[in-house]
Amino acid sequence: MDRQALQERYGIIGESEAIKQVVDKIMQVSGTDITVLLQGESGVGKDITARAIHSLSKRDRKNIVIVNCGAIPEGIIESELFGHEKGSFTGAHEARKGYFEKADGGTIFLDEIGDTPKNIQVKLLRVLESGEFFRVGSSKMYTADVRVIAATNKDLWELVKEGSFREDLYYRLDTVKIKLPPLRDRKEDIIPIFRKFVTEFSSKYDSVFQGFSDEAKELLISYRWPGNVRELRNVAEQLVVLEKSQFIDKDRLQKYLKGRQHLGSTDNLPVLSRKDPEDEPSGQQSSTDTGIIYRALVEMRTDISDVKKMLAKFLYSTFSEKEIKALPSAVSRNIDPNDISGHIRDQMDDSSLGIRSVDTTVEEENEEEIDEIEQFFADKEIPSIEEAEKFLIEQALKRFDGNRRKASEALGVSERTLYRKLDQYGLQ
Ligand SMILES: Nc1ncnc2c1ncn2[C@@H]1O[C@H](COP(=O)(O)OP(=O)(O)OP(=O)(O)O)[C@@H](O)[C@H]1O
Repeated sequence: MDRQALQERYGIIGESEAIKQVVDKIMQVSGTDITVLLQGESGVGKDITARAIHSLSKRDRKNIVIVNCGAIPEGIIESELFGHEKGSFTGAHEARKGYFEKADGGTIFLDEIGDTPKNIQVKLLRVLESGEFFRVGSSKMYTADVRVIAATNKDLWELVKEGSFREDLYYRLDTVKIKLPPLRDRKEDIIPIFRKFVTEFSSKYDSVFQGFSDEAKELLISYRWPGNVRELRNVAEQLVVLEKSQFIDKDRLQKYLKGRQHLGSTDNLPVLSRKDPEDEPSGQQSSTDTGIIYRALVEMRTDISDVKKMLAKFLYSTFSEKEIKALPSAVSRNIDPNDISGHIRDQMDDSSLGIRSVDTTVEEENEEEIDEIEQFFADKEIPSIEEAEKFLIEQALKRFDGNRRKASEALGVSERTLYRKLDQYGLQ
């Protein structure tokens, strides 16, 4: 199969030198079992590249199992990847295969590998080297014949230097690297990809795209596309649906690009401002509208959760916990943000809190802990008691460098209970 045929078959659009190199590499590696590391920002096409490698390989009659290592809570990632035996932890009513076993004979795609906890990295290294692993709660060794494709949007070497990624695993993954540059660095791909999406969505939504002006085209090319191809796809979909039968000029296009949007502005709330009541009977929303509202809500929820995390991080790095508790009163009195810290301390000096001096330093370690705890609860709205328990035990052990006596004291359980729990959750 030549390059063009491959691109057509897997829907990989692009004429840039970068895309040509990516496609050539796909062709070189797909016939082998070599481990491949895909590197690139979110939305550049790592997922479709992994699928193309799998489909072109002799493993394509078996599964490609896609695992987002960054999205699985730390407490269950081991059992998700390697499976568990019946009774290995509370709630493990049945033995279960992990992703490696499910991918036996096929491919496993480990997305966001840089977010894998360190204790799991060593286990990944073993599977990569020998295909061997243990289910949680079992001393029996399992093997799986799996081809590994990993992906990261981070610089793994930086993570190695920071100490959060194992150097040996880095070298093991670094055999064949496929770099997918951001869209802004391969501008010649923008218009062909945009045209493909517009054609697809026009047929999906039974709409006719009326074309765009030269200025709009220039804007598409000069825009930075922080969300890369995924963002381009979303913009194309919105234009097809919301600007139905409209010629797209620069102003129309600009409304859909990030950077122009501000909280409080309503001109980018697509459905409410644009809906033509004639289109749908009795004011019902069409499935297209519902999709758009849904996406807008999801984006808003993500934004809000990002803001919350940033705020929590800022508060914990700026104020002590006691100060944070006193914050609402400062806010309700409309205190100038620059004076908040002073105001809180004044308040605490002369008031009910009865605290004279407050240590505002927060150790980096604490910050990391806060991050992890926030992440844990952000990943799962409500974790199960077992997951939360396992997570807290891991945190305590980390904090006291594996000293079980200190960890058990901090957790308020006997050392014996802690040992039992460690056994139960398969923790080392
Ligand atoms: N070169 C391309 N041609 C056509 N479509 C593409 C191209 N690159 C990416 N896409 C499409 O863009 C979207 C995002 O791509 P993909 O999911 O592969 O990105 P990713 O790098 O895996 O993102 P993430 O890191 O967030 O998982 C998908 O709909 C994909 O089909």
